Parts: sequence; structure tokens; C-alpha cells
Amino acid sequence: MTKLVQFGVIARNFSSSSAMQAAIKNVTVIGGGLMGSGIAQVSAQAGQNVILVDLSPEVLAKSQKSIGANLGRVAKKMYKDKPQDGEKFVSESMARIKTSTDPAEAAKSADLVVEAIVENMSVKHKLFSQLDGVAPNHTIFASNTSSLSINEICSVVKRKDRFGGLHFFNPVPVMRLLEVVRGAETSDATYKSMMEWGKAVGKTCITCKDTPGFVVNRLLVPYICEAIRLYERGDASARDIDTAMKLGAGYPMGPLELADYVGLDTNKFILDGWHKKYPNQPLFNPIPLLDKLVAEGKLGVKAGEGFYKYDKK
Ligand SMILES: CCCCCCCC(=O)CC(=O)SCCNC(=O)CCNC(=O)[C@H](O)C(C)(C)COP(=O)(O)OP(=O)(O)OC[C@H]1O[C@@H](n2cnc3c(N)ncnc32)[C@H](O)[C@@H]1OP(=O)(O)O
Ligand SMILES: NC(=O)C1=CN([C@@H]2O[C@H](COP(=O)(O)OP(=O)(O)OC[C@H]3O[C@@H](n4cnc5c(N)ncnc54)[C@H](O)[C@@H]3O)[C@@H](O)[C@H]2O)C=CC1
Repeated sequence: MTKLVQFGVIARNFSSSSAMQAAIKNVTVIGGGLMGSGIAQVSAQAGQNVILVDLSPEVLAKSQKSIGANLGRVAKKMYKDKPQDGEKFVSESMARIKTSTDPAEAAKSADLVVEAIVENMSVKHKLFSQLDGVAPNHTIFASNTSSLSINEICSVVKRKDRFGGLHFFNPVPVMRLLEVVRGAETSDATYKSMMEWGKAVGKTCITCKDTPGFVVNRLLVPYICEAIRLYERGDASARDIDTAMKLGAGYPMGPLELADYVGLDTNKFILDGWHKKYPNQPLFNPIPLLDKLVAEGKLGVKAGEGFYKYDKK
């Protein structure tokens, strides 16, 4: 699936903002967790210079390790008969990734900042208002948010024309989609740059307005929630619900398996946020079983138990 993509946008310096075509060669990814490490990996694979930032040096060390291992999986497939070329691919990609614990410093050399920190509006506001003061004029800011409004996130920055959503999917190196989200003030030039960059890092891009959950999560969250309600009512077993959707609808994972994979706390966080914002939408109503599992710490794969039991990693 992952192809080595030659990055083809010519680097240029721009002093003015709105009419420019940003030249993305240097990307700063903020948040070195699950998503940030995947975004850093696919960017480096595509020839970008990457700075991966996290507040925690331990997280950065863990990310580097997992990126190395995942690049190894990619190399094994891409260079099946040429293991030496595979090793070169891994070491060159790794060499393009620098790490930092200082978001402001790392934004100073960025053409694009992709934010993948915790899903919390006030934490994202704090980060972006700090970066807005130090990043170069031409730098585009993007959020990988799953469920928050791009317009609301960018309300704290001056560069609203150079702000958008770049929503990746988990696991980033495998999932081929990138949702490119236009906020109310995202300029045409910024949108075009984001689309080109998405293609350059090997993704198929679709466009969506700034609506809750964009395309995928707006459909996926109610689907998963309906599956939980079906199970809660005792209409079918968890295993049968999952088997039904895998064999009857061709999904790679059933809805309850996917809920465990994403994390039940994340499911609940998104549902609660949308319920608060749209109290009259019954699809977003709280689910007592989901609340109970989260309260018991049964958060899915990462906790060793959710709808199913897992070996703890
Ligand atoms: C209420 C909803 C709330 C949403 C909350 C927020 C979430 C979001 O905002 C948006 C999201 O991300 S939603 C989740 C989207 N992801 C999915 O739906 C995943 C569905 N599952 C799958 O595609 C496969 O089971 C999957 C690919 C995961 C695993 O496939 P398999 O079961 O076949 O397992 P493997 O055989 O291990 O892997 C298949 C191939 O992929 C390679 N691979 C797996 N992980 C990798 C990784 N991390 N890096 C690089 N390569 C990787 C693996 O090597 C294998 O390759 P092949 O050997 O060539 O087949
Ligand atoms: N987990 C998923 O399947 C997906 C998540 N997302 C979104 O991506 C973002 C990140 O999610 P994950 O990677 O799952 O979270 P995660 O918890 O694995 O990683 C977040 C990282 O951000 C770091 N961090 C927190 N505040 C920071 C700050 N101010 N500066 C620098 N680093 C900071 C944390 O130390 C942590 O390592 C969220 O907005 C989430 O909604 C989007 C698509 C899929």
C-alpha cells in the first residue's frame, strides 16, 4: 500500500500570505502519540524533513522505536528482493525525523504544522496561540482533530486563512484516506497546498466542510453507537454483531471490535461532546453501557478489556 512518493513541490519563500502557494517541505508534527508518530512516519517516507514534538521525552523515544519497526514492515514489502535497499530506505527515512520537546522552537522552521495532541479544545487553543506568534508567516497550521470544530480551534490565531483540518486514520501508515477540511476562512491557496501535500505523503484526499466528525466519523460514530445499543438491548451477542458486519457488509473489523481498537474512552468523549453541542440529536444520546465500561476502566485493547478481553501489551 505505501509507496515511496517523490515530493514534487518546489520550495519558495513568501512574505505575503493569502495569494501564496505554500511550499511544503518541512513539517512539524506536534504530539508524538499514536497518530503523530504515524503522520511523522508517512511524511518522512515521502521525503519530508520532519520534526516530531512531544512534551514527554519518553513518548518520543517510544515513537521513534515504533516508527523504526513500522518502516521495517513497509521496507519488507517494498524491497522484497532487495533487502539492502530496504535498509537504506529505513535509515534515510529515520534520518529525516528529528525530535523535540519544544513546540515553539520546532514551529520556527515549519512550512506546515500538523497538530495531533490531546482532543481538548483549551489545550489545542493554548498550543496554537503560542505557535501563531513564532511560526513564519507562510506556515500553514492544521489539526488532526477527530471531533472538534476546525473553526473553533483556529479562533485563537490570526492566520485563519492558513488553517485547516488534516484528518488521518488509524493506523496511519496503512489507512489510505486523508480528509482535508476547509474552515470558513481557509484560503484556496492553503486548501490546494494541503491537498498536494496529502497526495505527496501517499494518501487519497477527500474534501469536507467543517461539520461534526467530517465524513468518516460522522458516519462511523453513530454506526458504532447503534451497535453498542443493539448489544445493550440483548438483541445479539457481541461476536455475532461483529461477524454480521464483517461477513455481511465486508468491513475489516466489526463495530465492537473497532470500538475496542479506537478506545471506549475516545468513543465516549466524542459522543458526550456532540451530545452537549447537539442535545436534540438522538444519535448522540449517552449510552449507559458505554458509560459503565469506561467507569470500570474497560477501555478496549489498550486496557486489556472492553467488549472483548485482550493480552496486555
Ligand atoms: C466511535 C468511533 C470513534 C472514532 C474515534 C477517532 C478515530 C478517528 O478519528 C478516525 C479513525 O482512525 S477511525 C478508525 C479507522 N481504522 C479502521 O477502521 C481500521 C479497520 N481495521 C483494518 O483496516 C484492519 O483490521 C487493520 C489494518 C487495522 C489490521 O489489518 P489485519 O487485521 O489484516 O492485520 P495485519 O495483518 O496485522 O495488518 C494488515 C497489513 O497492514 C500492515 N500494518 C498493520 N499495522 C501497520 C502499521 N502500524 N504500520 C505499517 N504497516 C502496518 C501489516 O504489515 C499488514 O501488511 P501485509 O502483510 O502486506 O498484509
Ligand atoms: N486515536 C485515533 O484513532 C485518532 C485520533 N485522532 C486525533 O488525533 C489527536 C491525537 O490522538 P492520539 O494520537 O490518539 O493521542 P495520544 O494520546 O496517543 O497522543 C497525544 C500526544 O500528545 C502529547 N501532548 C499533549 N499535549 C501536548 C502539547 N501541548 N505539546 C506537545 N505534545 C503534547 C501527549 O504527550 C501525547 O503523547 C487527537 O486530536 C485525536 O482526536 C485522529 C484520528 C484517529
